Amino acid sequence: MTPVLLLEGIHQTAYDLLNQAGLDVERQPSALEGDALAEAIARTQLLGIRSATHVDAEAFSHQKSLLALGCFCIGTSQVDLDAGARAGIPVFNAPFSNTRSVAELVIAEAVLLLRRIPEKTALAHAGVWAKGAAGAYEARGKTIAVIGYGNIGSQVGVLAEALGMRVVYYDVQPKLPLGVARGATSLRDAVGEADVITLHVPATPATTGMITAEVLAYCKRGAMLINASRGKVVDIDALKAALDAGQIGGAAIDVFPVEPGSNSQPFESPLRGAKNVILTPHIGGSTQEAQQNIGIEVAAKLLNFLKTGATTGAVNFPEISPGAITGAARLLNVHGNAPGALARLNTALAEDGANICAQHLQTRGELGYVVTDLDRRPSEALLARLTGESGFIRSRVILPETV
Ligand SMILES: NC(=O)C1=CN([C@@H]2O[C@H](COP(=O)(O)OP(=O)(O)OC[C@H]3O[C@@H](n4cnc5c(N)ncnc54)[C@H](O)[C@@H]3O)[C@@H](O)[C@H]2O)C=CC1
Ligand SMILES: O=C(O)C(=O)COP(=O)(O)O
Repeated sequence: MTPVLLLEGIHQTAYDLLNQAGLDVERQPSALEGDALAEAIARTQLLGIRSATHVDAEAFSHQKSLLALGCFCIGTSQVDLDAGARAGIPVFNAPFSNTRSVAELVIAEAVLLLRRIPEKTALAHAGVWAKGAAGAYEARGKTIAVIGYGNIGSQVGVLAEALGMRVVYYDVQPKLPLGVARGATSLRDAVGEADVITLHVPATPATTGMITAEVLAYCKRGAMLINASRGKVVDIDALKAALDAGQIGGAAIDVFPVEPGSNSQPFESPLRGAKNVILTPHIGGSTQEAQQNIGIEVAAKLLNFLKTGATTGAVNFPEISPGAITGAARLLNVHGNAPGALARLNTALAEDGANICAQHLQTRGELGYVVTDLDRRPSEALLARLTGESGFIRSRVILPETV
């Protein structure tokens, strides 16, 4: 039975789908790192993670028969995607399943910050009655700057407009503005006119440390900052200083430069105890709806890859959707994308006596992926050749009777 390991409390829906497909599924509530991750990678064929398990090149180097990696979330910056591809391992995610959950949380936080609710609720819990309108504003008529106008950012824009907010966005790609949202030409212009700034960029070298002391200084005095993207996008010490100085009026932070790998580990942040600051434990996408859907979506992608070799939706791999097997066996082959690779594969197949019923090739960067349906099962010698010979990375056979 194919061994599957699901980490970080991946939803029951994923377990059910994989288990019903006859796979041997093990679950763990927390993230793994170091030796524990290396050992897990060495013994599984399908690995499921969320945002807290960092699968870098070193972690991939321990794999022995890992077929695919499922990120049961949107972001994939916790995985060295190139290292995965070099090892012939496709990585899948769920690009829209928790979009709405993040957008709703952000809108709620914008309203709470503008009304200074984090501060008021802390005082009320401490027995202090702080009734008053000082520093409390409606969202209607205020400007929200959306930094990163992708799936989440544009949803936030739509919801913000429904509240009567003005939406300005900044993105490095040209984007279709929804409603009456306006594109800004620079980060500085976007944040400079906003009452609320919300970050929805991926973790990349360009977004690491994007919100510096200098950027915070451009903001309107008293603006609110929301970060539900990735922790390293904001210089957290600079944010603390800007909050202390009143330059930033409040913040809602869901993601942190260093996050605990499980609920049993302590949480440290310079922002703990800061006034008018909402701190949440990376729960932007943590709703029942999102987690159920993510469980189904990513598990289905893993199963489809296992049973047919389909790499549809893979984030690091050539995409092929080959459909049902048409011959006696399907051969999946991953190779270095170089002239003559397909010819060498087909020569090896012919020398093995196999006739090709159907063949699909796709390349992406340095990687080539070929799915070939054959009129006979390839020999062990052929498989050894297609794995060991220079230029070939890995091969796998799927038989129709095992699907
Ligand atoms: N807090 C949470 O639980 C969650 C956090 N996330 C984070 O949110 C991020 C965004 O998610 P989506 O909207 O689905 O991604 P997306 O890929 O649809 O949108 C990201 C946008 O950022 C833009 N962008 C990239 N680099 C930029 C830069 N340097 N400056 C300005 N714009 C830039 C892209 O062009 C794109 O339009 C994810 O990468 C993930 O890190 C996602 C889901 C849940
Ligand atoms: O989907 C994402 O990118 C997230 O950040 C959510 O991560 P999580 O699944 O809650 O660890």
